[in-house]
Amino acid sequence: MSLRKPPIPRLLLSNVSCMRNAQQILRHVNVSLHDGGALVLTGTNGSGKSTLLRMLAGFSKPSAGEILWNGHNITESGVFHQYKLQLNWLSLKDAIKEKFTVLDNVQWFEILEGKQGKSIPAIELMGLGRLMKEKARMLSMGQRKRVQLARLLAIDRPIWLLDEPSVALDDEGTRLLEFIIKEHRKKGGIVIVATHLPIDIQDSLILRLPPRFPRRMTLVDMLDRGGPD
Ligand SMILES: Nc1ncnc2c1ncn2[C@@H]1O[C@H](COP(=O)(O)OP(=O)(O)OP(=O)(O)O)[C@@H](O)[C@H]1O
Repeated sequence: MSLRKPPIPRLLLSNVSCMRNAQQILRHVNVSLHDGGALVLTGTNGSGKSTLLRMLAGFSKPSAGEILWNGHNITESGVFHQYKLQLNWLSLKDAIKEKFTVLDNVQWFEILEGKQGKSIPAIELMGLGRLMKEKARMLSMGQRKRVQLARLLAIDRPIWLLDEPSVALDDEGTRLLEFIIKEHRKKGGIVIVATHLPIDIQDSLILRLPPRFPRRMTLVDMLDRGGPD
């Protein structure tokens, strides 16, 4: 009888912990993701969502534990060189050049990838077709977010790391975001999202990071109780 070994997870976080300034930010995080998988990170402000995403992007290293890609530790330089080519990073800093047009802002990234032909359909899908030739400085916050999402599609890398991707998006924009995540996963892509806002990502793992500090009475609590004692 031959027993087939289960496939290695594409991404594995094994007992990942993080210390910053002698403070524990993340403790023993364990997550396993296969192709087509999704992970939603939630938690209060300061609970470590962005910290975890930044470690997944290789911007910083875990203080303990490992992040494995195809079974290899991403902090090893030879591995990281290949791993970083898999990543598509979206953060609140949008890296949009004000003087460039919407099209140039997307196409530039596509050209750097040595790819072509995806920018225009991506911009149109994001509802920015009419603004294609406008300078980015004309854009609203939500439109800028849509440019970032068009970039994700144009660059077309397998692992998406999305920090608060729906901030500034209207309902239609959020539905579009959910749609492109679903389509990306259908192709085997992996999506990891840190968010405070509700987002519909089916069959995703949800990791709620614990608050880092004991909860003190907030202004809202005081108002509920009719004022401070
Ligand atoms: N380089 C650093 N040095 C020291 N502390 C840091 C560093 N980076 C982050 N922190 C601290 O780590 C904690 C987690 O920050 P992080 O940005 O990951 O939280 P978050 O869950 O993304 O929060 P938010 O919901 O507010 O975006 C915070 O208390 C922050 O001050």
